[in-house]
Amino acid sequence: MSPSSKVPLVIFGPSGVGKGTLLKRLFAEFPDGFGFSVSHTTRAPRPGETDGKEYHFTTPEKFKDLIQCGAFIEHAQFSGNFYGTSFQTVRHVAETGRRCVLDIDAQGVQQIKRTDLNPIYLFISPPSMTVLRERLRGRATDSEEAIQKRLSTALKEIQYAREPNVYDYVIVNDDLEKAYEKFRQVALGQEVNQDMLPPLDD
Ligand SMILES: Nc1ncnc2c1ncn2[C@@H]1O[C@H](COP(=O)(O)OP(=O)(O)OP(=O)(O)O)[C@@H](O)[C@H]1O
Repeated sequence: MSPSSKVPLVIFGPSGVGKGTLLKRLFAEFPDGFGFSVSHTTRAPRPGETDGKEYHFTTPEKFKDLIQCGAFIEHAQFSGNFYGTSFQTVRHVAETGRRCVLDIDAQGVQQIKRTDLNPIYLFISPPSMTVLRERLRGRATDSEEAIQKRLSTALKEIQYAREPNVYDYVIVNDDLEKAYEKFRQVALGQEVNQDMLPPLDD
């Protein structure tokens, strides 16, 4: 990995687009190359999730205390739950010599842009809204009501990505193998033929 690729990497994109899937593969392939910035959340753990691994699961009261202390680089409310990235988790990853990867939403991206973190921003786009809906339903982790909430938030994420100078790279997660190959190149700081943002008006 080139030294410049140690700059933190922020990945963002609508819920269900496949960020978790791509990250899981990257960490499996390079267990010592990358470190995930484990966010805090007030949402309930999904089956198979472990505290401190996917998230630091916390209560709304504790989360508010952490906001008060200025512990977060960014934090946001999403689908009725709080999510946040603490300065401490990013520092912790940097100390291990790994490239820090942050998986956050558009509100978080806006907040990070106001700090001196200066990461690389990578937007993961669905090929179409129809595919995004299918993936959210196919994952079967949410109620229909929660899926509708995620979809309306997804539209806001996509609108934000369309604003000028928001991302450095965009990858369309259509074919997983192809998307992963590009994702891997961006993560390793290599040259990549990046995708065009699809119309996403369906
Ligand atoms: N390229 C792909 N083709 C088909 N299915 C995919 C692809 N990428 C991911 N999926 C599937 O889409 C669903 C959503 O993916 P995933 O949970 O990784 O999304 P996410 O962006 O991490 O969502 P969230 O932000 O809500 O955690 C999963 O069931 C996953 O297996």
